[in-house]
Amino acid sequence: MTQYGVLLLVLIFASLGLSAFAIFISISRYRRNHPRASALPGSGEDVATEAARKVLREFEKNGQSVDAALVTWSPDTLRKILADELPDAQVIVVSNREPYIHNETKDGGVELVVPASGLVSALEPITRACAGTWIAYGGGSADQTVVDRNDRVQVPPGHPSYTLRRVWLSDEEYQGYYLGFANEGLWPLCHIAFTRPIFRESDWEAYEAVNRKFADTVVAEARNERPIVLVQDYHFALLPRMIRERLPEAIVITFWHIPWPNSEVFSICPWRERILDGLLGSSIVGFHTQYHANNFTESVDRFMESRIERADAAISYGGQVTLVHSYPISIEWPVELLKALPNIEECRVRVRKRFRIPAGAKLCVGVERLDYTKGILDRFHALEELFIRHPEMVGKVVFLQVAAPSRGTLPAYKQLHEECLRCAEELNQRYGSDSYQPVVMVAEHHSQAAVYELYRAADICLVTSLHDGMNLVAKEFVASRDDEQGVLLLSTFAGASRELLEALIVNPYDAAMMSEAMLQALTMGPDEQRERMRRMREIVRDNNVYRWAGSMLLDAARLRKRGDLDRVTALYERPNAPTGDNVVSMFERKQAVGFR
Ligand SMILES: O=P(O)(O)OC[C@H]1O[C@H](O[C@H]2O[C@H](CO)[C@@H](O)[C@H](O)[C@H]2O)[C@H](O)[C@@H](O)[C@@H]1O
Ligand SMILES: O=c1ccn([C@@H]2O[C@H](COP(=O)(O)OP(=O)(O)O)[C@@H](O)[C@H]2O)c(=O)[nH]1
Repeated sequence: MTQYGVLLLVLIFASLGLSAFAIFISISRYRRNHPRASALPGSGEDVATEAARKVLREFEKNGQSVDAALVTWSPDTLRKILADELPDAQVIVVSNREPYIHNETKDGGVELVVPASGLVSALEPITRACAGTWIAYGGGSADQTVVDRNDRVQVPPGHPSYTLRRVWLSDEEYQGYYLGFANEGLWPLCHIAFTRPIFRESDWEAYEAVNRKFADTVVAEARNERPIVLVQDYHFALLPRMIRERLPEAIVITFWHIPWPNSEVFSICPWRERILDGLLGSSIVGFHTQYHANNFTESVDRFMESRIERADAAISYGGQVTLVHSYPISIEWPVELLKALPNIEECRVRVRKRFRIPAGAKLCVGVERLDYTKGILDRFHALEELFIRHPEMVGKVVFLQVAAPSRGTLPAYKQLHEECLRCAEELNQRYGSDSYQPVVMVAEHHSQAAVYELYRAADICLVTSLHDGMNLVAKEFVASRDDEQGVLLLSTFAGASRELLEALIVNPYDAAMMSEAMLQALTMGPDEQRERMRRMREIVRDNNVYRWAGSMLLDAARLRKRGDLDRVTALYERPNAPTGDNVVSMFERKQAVGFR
């Protein structure tokens, strides 16, 4: 072979090698950017039902790629899953908090308030997409005046797309069930934020009575024997069992929005077995993280006579199977909301003017309910630590804390409010001047548009919960930043930290660490901000709230079909079945119940 021949061979091999390397890099990058492109949401490949594949094929038919379908879970995806996999099923959502509150105004009119609640932010678009019925406590001062004679009102106002069915509670019921058992007992128990849980017999009785009242309402609203009931949160641990007893064919999907503690902590609750028994009336019990799902399973294992199939994430108890899974909740990608807001620069100018932020000072924001689990005081301590360790930062940062009033009649919340005001005042006295206030505390409810304007004006968003199921503020901040700028400081104890890995992850109990993270955020260059923000935006956009709900519905459809199949099989295989019946093949039986 000539010299040129050898050279040619070397060149061919080199280019083949380079191509292989390039393909390898592209695949790795694709996998990194599309972590679940090959699997369906929820419980991984095992829920890759034919149903889901069909939904995806439909997207392909419409000219969209499978990849686009996976990242574009939308209202249409939900409607399709319902139509194809759970036909004729009525969706009923049950929560304590209602999505729209009607209040009387001073001049005798009625104003509409969307409450500060991650549960509402997440469930509202889902109920709209499913055209369902939402049953909730009617706590607004004008709530009774706008309902029809069946206590129903069509919402959202102006674009009615679902029914809000209000349930009325007496002051005693509200005090015992909501303020007492739910918020003085279960809330601190599950969050382990070092506020002692209080368990009173009278609160438990009210809790049970109110759960029964909601069960009556679910039964009254159900159009047939087989609704899909989406039970929300720790206010209704007994409700799934109560529904199961009266509507045995219902699909009951219970979502626990807050953490579930380990079994030792859970054992503090005097009614622990009743709570577990109640929840195990569900077809599915969902949590934000696998860790909380595992804690729940361990609690069942310790306190209940049950069989646990860990590989299938299934618990058999009292002749019924309950799936226990993690389904990380999310938000609707805010396309419409952002269209209605000014651009980033204008938001910055408006917010800085409104709160008199001096030029040259960076703006940190915190947005939440005034709740002791959110770590608001810990933020103040971290700011002070920053000023002590880096005195040159005094004058260069303002911290704006929006804290919507919440559960304000409870002593723990009143005390927190006073402490926050005192702490903010002390910091302002110590480090402020006539032209500079390092802390601005606004203890008022803000609308979603106002909240998003703040996110868009911020240089840094602080989410420093001591413990939080998910925390949607973190996801909303990321979604609001179409300029790909801004830094998120995120507590490792918020469920969101499992997904938003490019945030600066902090331990809110460690003031020194938090102050250094604040410094890092305050001095981070635009390129690094963009790189981190871009990745977090992909995650939130791809794992939107329709994916959360769609995953649960697909799992529910699978369960229903399996249940139906068991029933059909039992029918065919009963000992005295007519000759010939039991030769019907499994294939035909599956077809009969809709398995494809
Ligand atoms: O209804 P409130 O008593 O005023 O409280 C508001 C909501 O707080 C809790 O939200 C939780 O759900 C969010 C969405 O899943 C999650 O991101 C957050 O971590 C949780 O704290 C509560 O669980 C809801 O029931 C309340 O409506
Ligand atoms: O004044 C406020 C403060 C908060 N929020 C909203 O309340 C929700 C809080 O949800 P998150 O999951 O962070 O916590 P939760 O309050 O549910 O525990 C988010 O959608 C915020 O945008 C609001 O609408 N107005």
